[in-house]
Amino acid sequence: MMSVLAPVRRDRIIAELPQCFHKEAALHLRSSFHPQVTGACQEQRTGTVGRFKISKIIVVGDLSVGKTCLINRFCKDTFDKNYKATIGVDFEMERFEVLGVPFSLQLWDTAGQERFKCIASTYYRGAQAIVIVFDVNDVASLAHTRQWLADALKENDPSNVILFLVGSKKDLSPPAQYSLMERDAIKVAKEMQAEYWAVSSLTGENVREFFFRVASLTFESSVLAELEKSTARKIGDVVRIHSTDSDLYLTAQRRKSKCCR
Ligand SMILES: Nc1nc2c(ncn2[C@@H]2O[C@H](COP(=O)(O)OP(=O)(O)OP(=O)(O)O)[C@@H](O)[C@H]2O)c(=O)[nH]1
Ligand SMILES: [Mg+2]
Repeated sequence: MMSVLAPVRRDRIIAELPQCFHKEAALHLRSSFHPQVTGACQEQRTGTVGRFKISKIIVVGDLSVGKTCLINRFCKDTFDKNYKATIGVDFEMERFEVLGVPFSLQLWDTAGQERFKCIASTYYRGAQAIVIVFDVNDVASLAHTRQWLADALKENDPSNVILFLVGSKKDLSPPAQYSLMERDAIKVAKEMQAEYWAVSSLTGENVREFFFRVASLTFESSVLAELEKSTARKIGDVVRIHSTDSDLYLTAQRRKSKCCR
């Protein structure tokens, strides 16, 4: 039985920032964790980020694109070739250790079927990251990702979430066909300011890399938010931690973006 106090599995320990999948659509291009985050972890100044805080990740997208299989491949290392629709929502807990700090993710697997959508959407609130999944063999599912994002953002503060656009079932896509589709997917990802990944839950390709990246970037942005909060407390005003061009393309920018508003 998993307990909050049991040691973290050895294959869930993250000591270095995992790299992005595609440089054109990445949340940032730094090769290591933000120096302020590394420093805070060394000095154990991560505030509420640690053993008791759980970060919520929601996974949305059309029916049958493979959301449940993606989560099951990572959390249970299983794959089911039979489709069983998710009814409402399910969730899995995953515990990591990032830069020596315990970090837990709650992965919310939501229903893509229209008739279950209104139940599922009541669980969208309070997400730290939104994962929007489409099937790389189905252009309509890519087109629908904008609507999924808009719905998820209605329940969340757009300046406080990080976004991932994930193409699934890569194993079914011949390379030439895949690269055509990838061009469009990258366009959509950039528009959303999401980080793009392509995975296969059948073969496992990129699945672990993807979730490690999600855990790492969610951790990084949570610690940065904590640091920002404590700086603001100290000097009685809100001071933003300076971002450079290579920083998370989050925060204020998204308020101005044209998509999903
Ligand atoms: N070949 C292949 N098939 C996949 C992959 N991922 C999922 N599938 C298949 O696609 C179907 C749907 O997968 P699910 O994970 O249940 O889809 P879902 O997005 O959770 O669907 P809803 O719960 O209805 O929203 C199943 O038959 C899976 O076996 C993959 O990476 N490769
Ligand atoms: Mg499902």
